[in-house]
Amino acid sequence: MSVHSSDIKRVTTHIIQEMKTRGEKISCLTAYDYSMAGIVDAAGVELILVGDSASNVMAGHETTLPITIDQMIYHASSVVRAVKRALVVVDLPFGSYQGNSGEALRSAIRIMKESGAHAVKLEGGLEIKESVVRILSAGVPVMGHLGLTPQSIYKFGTYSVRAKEEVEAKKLLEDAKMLDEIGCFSVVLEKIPSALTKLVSESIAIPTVGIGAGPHADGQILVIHDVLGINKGFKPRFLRQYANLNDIMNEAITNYIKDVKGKSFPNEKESY
Ligand SMILES: Nc1nc(=O)c2c([nH]1)NC[C@@H]1CN(c3ccc(C(=O)N[C@@H](CCC(=O)O)C(=O)O)cc3)CN21
Ligand SMILES: CC(C)C(=O)C(=O)O
Ligand SMILES: [Mg+2]
Repeated sequence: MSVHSSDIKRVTTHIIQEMKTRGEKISCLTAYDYSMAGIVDAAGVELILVGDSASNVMAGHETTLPITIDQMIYHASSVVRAVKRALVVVDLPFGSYQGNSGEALRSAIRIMKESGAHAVKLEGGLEIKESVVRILSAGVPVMGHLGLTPQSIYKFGTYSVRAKEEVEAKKLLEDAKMLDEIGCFSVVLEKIPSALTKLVSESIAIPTVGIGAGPHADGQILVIHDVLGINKGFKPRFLRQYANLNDIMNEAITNYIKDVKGKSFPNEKESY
């Protein structure tokens, strides 16, 4: 009998890693609230990320920088209450770990203790090695994040493809190897050339999870609101939109307004 991830009651970091060994791709999506997380979990993704993209998607900020650790805990605890099966990973927000490894550990512990999530994600390589080591020492699973790291957008100025040049590609590969060696359970690769994703994925034991990183990553992740077509503005070429909920929601709300104005809602059956 072959083992498939759909047979599993609760996804662990161990199972995520084992999927790479078995060659089963890891499906991941974001969620930021109870209602959406319940839907995403019931559909059967292995991993749900409470991303700091909540800063864009939920709060309307231009970047991920403004979201606070308290706001991340609010989103994460809501997601955790809905999720029965998926592994729940939470982004450490900008400013909650870059100062020093003590600050990083305190932030990770707050997120784990106050949200009930299963793991944290941090952006960066060698620069944050000490912090990652310290969080791992506390028994908290860590997911890395390399390539396009939106928390350092002002260092780069654009959301263009990363690591196209030899020097950056070499650093990214070294960072990925380092994250593997120190004990991260997986690593996100964002917006990098497909060939580099292939090289990195073949060079490390832990699974890579790609977004705009091509087909060779061991798993894929997208922002749920992008996948469902809820926010119309964001359409980078790596995005495949699986529904047009914006139009469906607009039609439903338009019909509701029409019924209220036309006095057909509520009718007798809908009244007491
Ligand atoms: N809704 C949403 N989806 C995401 O995937 C996402 C967020 N928000 N917020 C945080 C980060 C930021 N991410 C981004 C942001 C922009 C591009 C991007 O490709 N932008 C332009 C190209 C910019 C350029 O080339 O200079 C595009 O083509 O849309 C990709 C990932 C991914 N994350
Ligand atoms: C896009 C994913 C990887 C992320 O970090 C986020 O949603 O914040
Ligand atoms: Mg993020």
